[in-house]
Amino acid sequence: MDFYMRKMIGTVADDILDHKETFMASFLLLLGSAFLASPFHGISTYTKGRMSEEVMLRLRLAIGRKTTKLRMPYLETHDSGTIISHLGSEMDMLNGFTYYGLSMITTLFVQLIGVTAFMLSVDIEITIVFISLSLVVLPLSILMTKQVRAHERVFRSQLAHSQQRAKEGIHFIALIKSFRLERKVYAQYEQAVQQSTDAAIKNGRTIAYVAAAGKAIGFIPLIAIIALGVWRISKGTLSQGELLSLVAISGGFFGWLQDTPDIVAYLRKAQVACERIYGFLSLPEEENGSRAKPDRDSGCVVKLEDVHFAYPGEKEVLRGVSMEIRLGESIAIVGSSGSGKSTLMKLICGFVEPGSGRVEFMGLTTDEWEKEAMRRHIAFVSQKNQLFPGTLRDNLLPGQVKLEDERLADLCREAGLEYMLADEGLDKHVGESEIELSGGEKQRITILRALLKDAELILLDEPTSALDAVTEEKVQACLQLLTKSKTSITIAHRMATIQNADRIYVLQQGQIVQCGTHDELIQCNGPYLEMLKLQSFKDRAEVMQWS
Ligand SMILES: Nc1ncnc2c1ncn2[C@@H]1O[C@H](COP(=O)(O)OP(=O)(O)OP(=O)(O)O)[C@@H](O)[C@H]1O
Repeated sequence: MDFYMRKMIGTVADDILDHKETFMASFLLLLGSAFLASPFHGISTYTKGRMSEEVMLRLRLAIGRKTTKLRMPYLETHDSGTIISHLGSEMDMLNGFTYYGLSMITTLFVQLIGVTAFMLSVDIEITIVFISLSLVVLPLSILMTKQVRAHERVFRSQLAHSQQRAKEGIHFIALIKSFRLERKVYAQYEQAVQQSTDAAIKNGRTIAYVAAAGKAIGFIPLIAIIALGVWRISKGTLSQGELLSLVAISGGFFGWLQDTPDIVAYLRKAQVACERIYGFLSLPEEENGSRAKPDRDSGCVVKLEDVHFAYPGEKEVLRGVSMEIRLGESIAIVGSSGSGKSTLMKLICGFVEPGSGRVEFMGLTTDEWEKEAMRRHIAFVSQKNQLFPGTLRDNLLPGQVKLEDERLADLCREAGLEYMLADEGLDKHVGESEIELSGGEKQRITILRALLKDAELILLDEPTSALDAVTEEKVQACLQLLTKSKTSITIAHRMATIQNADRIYVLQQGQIVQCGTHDELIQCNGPYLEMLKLQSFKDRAEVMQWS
């Protein structure tokens, strides 16, 4: 419709110049085509917006889903700034691309076909010259934008880096203030932001050169049409109206041609955003088996056979670990710092897979399990004591477990959390601003949450490390009561908390060096006794210091 309208401009001009009677009809056709073209612009704008939002929605969901499926070692060792950047600035860039970029590409082909067809209907020779020159100019413009992609890559990674710096600044603010590092941290942030800005400016400069050059070379086909057209008019083989039509028809495409470098530069930037998002979406996911039900006949809750494990690029953390934990047993793991205790827990939860050997949970190896189904049977209290944003109730019952408020409040009291119920009760917000709660309070909430999950296996990674002696005793009693009928594995530094365990494993430099009950282990002159002596010496020293 648009090209037809442009062609009619020349026809009307010729009708006026030649005093033709068809002038009125041509003029009405011109107006009619202009009028009819307008709804298509509306439809086009709506379709572009709709398509762009749909694509964005799918990408956002894919990124969100991916984040929940990534392997734990990746999440532990990669900065969240990169993920935030995927969800933020890179998505914004892609939003622009899906709105403008994709329509630009489709428009190019539609326009090229339209221009060719309508120009051919006016004059074959000039059309061939125009299209041939355009096809030379187009790849030239695209070539000029090559550098943009490299600069954009630098800019994107610098931006992710600066976002990570900002996040760290907020997260570790108390630490930063206590060490008076505000200036240093700000200087690092400033440097990261400056570097990303420099990269963006450098890229902007390249795009500006390219745009200016594009404007200049984009004029070539138009100048050629006009020159050739005027010459043909002088020869009497082309009318003025026909030249006007040709210039008008090519006008739509000509504007596009001039802007091509700008547009291609923009597409190259979007390409970098796509590459980064695609790279993230292609990251390996947590391995998942197909089995969703335990093999109840196995009798063992956890079984490890000659397990070796190393984090990517690191030396071995676990070396030939074997253990069998039966239903209802209460197991303790002790060992020096860095000996691999938490890593052992991660293996049992299926957060990491062994390099060699077998890790079995309820009769199936962790890679046979469908991980979500497997973790339904495990409650894990990690060292970090993380709370979800939300109320005390949300934090205690985050999953499918339902419990009446009264019973929940009773359990809170048993766990020494009664004062938390004072004003708002279970509606008290505990997770949004975790600094409001002490480490001990968070620890008690996370322990109670794990116990309420009603899982067969309870994993406790130093569950009472943040508690004072009195509260520890209370929580310990509560823990023993609540884990009585369950299988539990506890990592503890304080020997007092594990003396009643059915079996204690002593881990040293990734190997199990001793195994037995407390009474058995203190009979041998081994590392367990050493640790016990050291601790009682430390405890005594502490008491002396206080007295
Ligand atoms: N995600 C990781 N990537 C690389 N190395 C890791 C990772 N997590 C732990 N490690 C390393 O593995 C070793 C064992 O760590 P682990 O946390 O299992 O020890 P631990 O016995 O629980 O120590 P602690 O008692 O101090 O908590 C340590 O040297 C640690 O630095």
